[in-house]
This record gives sequence, structure tokens and C-alpha cells, in this order.
Amino acid sequence: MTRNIILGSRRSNLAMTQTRWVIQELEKLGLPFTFEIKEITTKGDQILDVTLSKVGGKGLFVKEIEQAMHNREIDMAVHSMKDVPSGRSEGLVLAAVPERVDPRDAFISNSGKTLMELPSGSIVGTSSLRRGSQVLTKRPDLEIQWIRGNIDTRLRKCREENFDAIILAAAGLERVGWTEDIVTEFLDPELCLPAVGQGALGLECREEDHELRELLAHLNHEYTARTVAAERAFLRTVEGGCTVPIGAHATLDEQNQIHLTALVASTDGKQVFKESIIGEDPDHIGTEVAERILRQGAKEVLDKVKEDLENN
Ligand SMILES: NCc1[nH]cc(CCC(=O)O)c1CC(=O)O
Repeated sequence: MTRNIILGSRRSNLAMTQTRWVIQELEKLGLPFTFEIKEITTKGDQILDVTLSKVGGKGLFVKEIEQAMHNREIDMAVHSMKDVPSGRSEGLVLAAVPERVDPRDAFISNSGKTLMELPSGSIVGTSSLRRGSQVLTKRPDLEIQWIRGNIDTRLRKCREENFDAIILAAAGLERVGWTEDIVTEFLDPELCLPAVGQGALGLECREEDHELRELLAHLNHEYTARTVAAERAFLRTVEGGCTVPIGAHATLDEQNQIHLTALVASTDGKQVFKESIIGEDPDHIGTEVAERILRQGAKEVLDKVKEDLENN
């Protein structure tokens, strides 16, 4: 018996490309499954004209898709890990985290100048508080302007509107096949710490669907799963969501030790709380680094950002 698996996907080029990639990898296994994509429109796709963090709530891109899984309209979904809230959804599981691609942010300027070379007063477009904050820490003389839309739209706006540069996730560009042509500079994590889970995918399905979980487990990448788990434990503990400047990045060394660096900052980039930690257990080090950062004074900054968002 061949089972047909229905994957829910947002309509964007990136979401469809990621979903098709997963289907391709699953087909390579040569097991008795067929695959079908069902398009789903999410709130994050409909609201294009305001700062993402303002329309807010967690998991703007994920909620409708999870509902469709509960309703059995679809069997599974391919998420960008960085869009998946750090608290888990009842009845659903992240069955696999495939190998991460480039986690860095990509800086694209019209003049070809790097972030540190841009003339004073230049306008940098981003929809991310995390990117804006970290740019301002290094270059308080630049101006951040909000830019929204999917990758294609943002690239077009950068050329046609009043932006000197924009910052996008390298992973998104890589997946749609454009990285080489357009990136001015890949921002080192030292300069701009990526979002939690950036560059990684998460394959989600119903908890009770053991057959599908077993299939998806073939695509799990242990290195990625462990490092992303540490980043997400940090995020869960600071209760960040996507509404505050928060970043984290983890790697594994040869001894299988996780190296995690995490950051909380103020929106203007003037206050930065950053810590690194090394350890074995992802949950433990993620929680520990979060507690250290909160003790440093990040708690006040987080509360302030949340308060500002509510008043605006
Ligand atoms: N917030 C939107 C989003 N979610 C995932 C990616 C692509 C990169 C990834 O998989 O981490 C992007 C675009 C971007 O941030 O430029």
C-alpha cells in the first residue's frame, strides 16, 4: 500500500521551494509514499504593510498551518525554524530538523559598499528588530527603515525605493538560488548574531502519526538538531518571540560540545547583553545562558520593548 502524504505550504517562492526540496529528499528514500502540496494562506502573508513585530503575536506564519494539521487537511508542514515559536503545540511534533544551510545574514547594498563602509546617513532596510539593533550598535550613524514583503519584493524595493542597502537571511537567498549574484557581504555572527534557528528547517506532523514520524526521522541532522535545540532553549527562557532584538547561534566541536552565543539588545542598539557558553546538554546551556543574560540587565530591556509595542 502506498500512502499519499499532503504537505501544507505557504505560497511564497521560498516556502514552496523548501517544501519541494523536502519532497525530493523523501522521494530519494525510495519508500512507498507519494507526496502532494496544498497551499495555505497565513496571516503573515496577508499583512504586508506594517512592521511584522507590531501585528505580532507569535508564529504569524505557523498558526494556520498547524490548524490544518489538526483538522487533517494536511499531514505535515515544512517550516523555517526561525518562524516556529519556541513553545510547542499540543498534539504536534517537530519530527525532524534537516541539515542547516548558511545561518548568516546577507547584506546587499546598491553601491557595493559593505556595512562598515556605507556613508553616514545611509538607509538600511530590514523588517527585523534584531538586525536593526545590531546594525545600530556598529553604525549608530546609519538609518534603519522598515521594509516588508517576501524576498523578491524586498530586493525590488531596495533597487527602486529610497534604500541604500537591505539585510536578508542568506539561507532564503541560497534556497531560491540567488546568493552568489547579489550578496555584497555575509555578516559574520560576531557582527550580527543570527536569529534562533536561522537557516534550519523544521518538519512538523501530528504526534500520533508514527508512520510519518518514522519517515521524517530519515531527514533529521543530529548536529543541526542539537545546536538549534540549544538556541531554542535560550529563546524559550527569555520568552522573546519575534518582538524583541534577540539572536543566538550555536555550533558543535569535535568533542560534541555545544558552543552557544546569545544576545538580547535594545532596539536602538545602545544596550547589548551578550554571553557565550559551552556544554553538553542543549536545554541546560540554553537555559543557563538566558539566565545569565537576564541577570546582566536584559530583563528590563525586554520589558521596555514589550511595553513600547503595546503602546504603539
Ligand atoms: N522572517 C521571514 C523568514 N523566515 C525564514 C526566512 C529565510 C531564512 C531562514 O530559513 O532562516 C525568512 C526571510 C528572511 O529573514 O530574510
